[in-house]
Amino acid sequence: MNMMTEFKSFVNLQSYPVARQENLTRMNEYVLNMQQVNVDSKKRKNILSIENFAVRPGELVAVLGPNGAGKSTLLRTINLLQPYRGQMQLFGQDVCHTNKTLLRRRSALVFQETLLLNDTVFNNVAKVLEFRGIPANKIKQKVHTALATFGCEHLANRSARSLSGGEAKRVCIACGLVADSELLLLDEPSASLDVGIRAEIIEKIRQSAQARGSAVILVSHNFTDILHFAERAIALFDGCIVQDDKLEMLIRRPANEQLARLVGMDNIIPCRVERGSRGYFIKLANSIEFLYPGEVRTPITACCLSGDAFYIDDTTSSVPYQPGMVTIKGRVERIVRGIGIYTIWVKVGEQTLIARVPQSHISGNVYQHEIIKLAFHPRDAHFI
Ligand SMILES: Nc1ncnc2c1ncn2[C@@H]1O[C@H](COP(=O)(O)OP(=O)(O)OP(=O)(O)O)[C@@H](O)[C@H]1O
Repeated sequence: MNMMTEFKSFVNLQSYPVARQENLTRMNEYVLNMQQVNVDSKKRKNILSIENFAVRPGELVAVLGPNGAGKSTLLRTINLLQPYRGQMQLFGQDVCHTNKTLLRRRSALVFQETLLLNDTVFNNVAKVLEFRGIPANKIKQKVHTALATFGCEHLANRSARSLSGGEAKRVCIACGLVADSELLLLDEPSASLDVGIRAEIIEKIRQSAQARGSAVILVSHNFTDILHFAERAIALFDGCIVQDDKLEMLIRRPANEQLARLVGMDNIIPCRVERGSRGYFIKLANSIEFLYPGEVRTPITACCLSGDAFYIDDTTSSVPYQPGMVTIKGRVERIVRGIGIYTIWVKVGEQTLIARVPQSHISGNVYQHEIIKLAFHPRDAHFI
């Protein structure tokens, strides 16, 4: 694709006037509905293999996955830039039987790479609106508002080619959001932005989308972005959705070990399970055993424990002992005293466990090389 073709894809456009919104998405309809969608390349089958993925108007959905999982391919497919097999409806209409240009004009894709024309920053953003047939007298105001929102109004008269990576990225985000699209597809929007400004830009995207009722699908490797942005997340591995749930569930109850690592699960402890008369008996690799009163899907290979599942078990602890708690003895390897939270690395047998304990739960002090007891409740364990 040459630069202009990519730019046109970017803003989803052609020089059409804005269509009457006869097909306005009703509140309970999906803006996107994919069923059995597959993408192949010449060399590889099933780069993408989506059984079912639907997004409602105004939903903020994050896409997580390792490099090469198919995240960008998913966004390109939704933006109708990628040939696919299967069924897809956009804004309640079957893509196969609808004018694709009209459908694509209702969404916007901000690419991972910064794609700008060799023109001024103002003209780059204005073109998005011109291509959509927005009246000229409204364009100036809208462009300035979009540039100001993303902190780049002072760049309006600069050549897009002269921008730094971070400045260009912010202009691309302004281009993506200027047209008030019903569906925003954002591929790594915070990449190349200063750490200090990332959260602010992500929050502005969220606020803009919510003010307009736009649905957003956000791809990001930055987990902080995702935490601040989305309520729902999907995890993509090898082109397949392995989990589609509330973000908190992906973090607390990841579907597999790779995802547990991706979401930063503190402790992934190899384990095996044996069924006894009173329930499931969990045997962790470091010879800790406990009874799990609930259902455990077998086979399982690991027990996930978030660092905040642990308590420090000592007589002076402000956290009362609860029946059924499991206690583990270990030696403190390292402590990081953060703001309000202590992160403590505790060596237990061959395993090092990470506990994140509120400072207020520690009445005395915890020292390196000290033997301490960690306690957790089995209900906070997750098995994969
Ligand atoms: N046109 C193509 N031809 C062949 N392989 C492709 C093509 N496009 C993508 N792929 C392959 O498909 C897989 C998914 O690529 P994609 O860019 O969607 O991954 P991603 O999850 O966005 O990765 P990243 O996190 O690294 O950006 C990769 O293995 C990639 O090499």
